Amino acid sequence: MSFSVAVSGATGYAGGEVLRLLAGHPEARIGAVTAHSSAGVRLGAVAPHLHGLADRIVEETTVENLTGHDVVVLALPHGASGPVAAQLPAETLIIDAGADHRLIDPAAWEQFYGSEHAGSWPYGLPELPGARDRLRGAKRIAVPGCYPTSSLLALTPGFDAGLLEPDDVVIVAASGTSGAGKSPKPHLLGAEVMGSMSPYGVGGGHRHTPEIEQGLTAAAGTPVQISFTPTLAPMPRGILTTATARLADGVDAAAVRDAWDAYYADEPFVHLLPEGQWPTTGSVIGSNHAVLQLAVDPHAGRVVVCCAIDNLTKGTAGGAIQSMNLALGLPETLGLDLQGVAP
Ligand SMILES: NC(=O)C1=CN([C@@H]2O[C@H](COP(=O)(O)OP(=O)(O)OC[C@H]3O[C@@H](n4cnc5c(N)ncnc54)[C@H](OP(=O)(O)O)[C@@H]3O)[C@@H](O)[C@H]2O)C=CC1
Ligand SMILES: CC(=O)N[C@@H](CCC(=O)OP(=O)(O)O)C(=O)O
Repeated sequence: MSFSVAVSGATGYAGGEVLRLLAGHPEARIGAVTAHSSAGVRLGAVAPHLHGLADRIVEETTVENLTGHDVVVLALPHGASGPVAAQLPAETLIIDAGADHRLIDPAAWEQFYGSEHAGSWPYGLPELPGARDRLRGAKRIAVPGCYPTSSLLALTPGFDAGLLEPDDVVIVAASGTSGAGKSPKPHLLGAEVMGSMSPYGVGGGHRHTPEIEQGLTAAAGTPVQISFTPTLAPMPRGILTTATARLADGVDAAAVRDAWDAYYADEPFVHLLPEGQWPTTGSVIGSNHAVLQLAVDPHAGRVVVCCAIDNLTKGTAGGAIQSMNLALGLPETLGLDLQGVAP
């Protein structure tokens, strides 16, 4: 079953990673590659790692250029994908890597993004409870943010099993700088990030807070409140998330390990490591895998879960392809059978 895919935002970090994965997907034919300020340039000039696509000319992002494909992937800045998606044909599978269609609650969208809500689509994290049923055959998919991907993978098994208290959840995550996209910003200069780490969005202001709460609340069946702090780490890719939550009364370490073990037992891309081995971002770079480890801290009465992903792969493009496969009725792992890159 061969199908055509247009990628919009093709010159960005997320769009580039989508193209890298699509180039290795046995059934995908890459159609239009579109962007904005770099329209007219050779793709090889802005994404020199995409050798087979180097002579493609980047087109402007217009409805005309994106129409006529089976699948359109939008990897555009927040607020840009909603208007484009609204004009594409209903039968096209649209996969939005941006935030526009992730939040169900319009008030949360307006509070954190400050614009009009574009509506919500099925959420492209197949490992969440019931998600595969919503993604199979879907025509619209909202790809999660990279921090929500790692945070939800870390804590969902515990909330799904009713083992965690919903009102005392703390998440701190370190991200590589590609998470911020490729447009130049002073705090992303080499001189600022090399050899230095910094927090940002501290105090509940990061726009991924409502997205993480939305996913955990659905898993718990009761409102979950989190405190989320992102930090910027001196590496190009990768996220290491540390999530902690208070255990419900009577929950012991064995019950916790059993719940996470059982939840991920059949997952092709999510791995609870053997006890004593802790996740590293280095082990998942370039792959769609997520690795987890946990410990129960009896002194604090909490579980501590660490999760490592590649923000551009499982955190964006890999998750997008995994969801696309489900939507198209293909094997979920098709084109994603990639090992990490080491060292
Ligand atoms: N980076 C990451 O780790 C993750 C990113 N995402 C999401 O993916 C999306 C893209 O992010 P990222 O790749 O990092 O960003 P980049 O800044 O690296 O890339 C943005 C892309 O969008 C294009 N673009 C910018 N403005 C417009 C416009 N008005 N119309 C059409 N195209 C436009 C740019 O083209 P040009 O350069 O030609 O102007 C470029 O191709 C965002 O919504 C982001 O939230 C999601 C999860 C993780
Ligand atoms: C390091 C860094 O700046 N990261 C980005 C998150 C990137 C991402 O996954 O989120 P969206 O898809 O929601 O943009 C940030 O904190 O805004």
